[in-house]
Amino acid sequence: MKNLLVVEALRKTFTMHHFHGKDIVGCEDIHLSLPQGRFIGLTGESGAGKSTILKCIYRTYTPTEGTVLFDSDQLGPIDLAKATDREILAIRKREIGYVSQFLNVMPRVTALEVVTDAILDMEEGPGTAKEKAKEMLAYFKLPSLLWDSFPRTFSGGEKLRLNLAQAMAKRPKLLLLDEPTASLDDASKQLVKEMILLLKNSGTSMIGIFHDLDFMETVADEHYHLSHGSLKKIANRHGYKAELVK
Ligand SMILES: Nc1ncnc2c1ncn2[C@@H]1O[C@H](COP(=O)(O)OP(=O)(O)OP(=O)(O)O)[C@@H](O)[C@H]1O
Repeated sequence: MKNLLVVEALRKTFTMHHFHGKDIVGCEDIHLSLPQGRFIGLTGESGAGKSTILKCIYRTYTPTEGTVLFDSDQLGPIDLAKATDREILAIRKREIGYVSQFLNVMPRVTALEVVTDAILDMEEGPGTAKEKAKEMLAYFKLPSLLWDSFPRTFSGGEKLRLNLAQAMAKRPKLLLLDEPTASLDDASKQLVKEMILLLKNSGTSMIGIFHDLDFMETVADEHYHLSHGSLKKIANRHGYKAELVK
């Protein structure tokens, strides 16, 4: 099966300028490959570097070392670690989605506009985009009273549901999910699960960080565990086996 994403020898360090230039290691020696249409579940102790890996792939963080090879429709095979900001923006707009509990939207843009704009990036017409955005917000049960409000004051669960609606409405090639069920009730978790499976069936590849292992097992094809600086592939759909991925 063709790989959509191959991460090799990824390392991210943060220099603490206010602390005598000391370096903090976010993640190091990370190797993983994601075949097209597959879902990798990522677990590990707090602070092990899970979010840092996703942020390096999305290029919120610029990797310190290593390669992040992505098979882009627009730009061909490209190393996201070294891509220009312009290339990253083009890829984020059309091909890679990112979901977390934290919202990163422009001030004074309503929830409905956030999702509509995301769909417009995929070059849908304005009328269709707005209708699709409403469908997604309704799907994730964001109360319609909030659709014309500014998301800054939303609760954690509301922000997460808006992020899910925004990222999933685009049906990206690659979706990065940082705790996509944190602070959601069981009914909302079920909606997230069904949408993940729907996107997976239509070809979206995903990497998701989970603390809820039961949920993860219902959606992930492979399970990687990050511990003491190494990433281990510990399970797949056809049975558990331990394998050091290096
Ligand atoms: N922007 C940053 N500046 C400095 N240090 C950072 C930054 N981002 C992450 N780190 C550090 O990198 C390490 C890995 O953090 P990361 O958030 O990736 O862990 P995690 O496995 O996702 O943890 P959790 O499960 O608690 O969310 C931590 O020691 C963290 O303090």
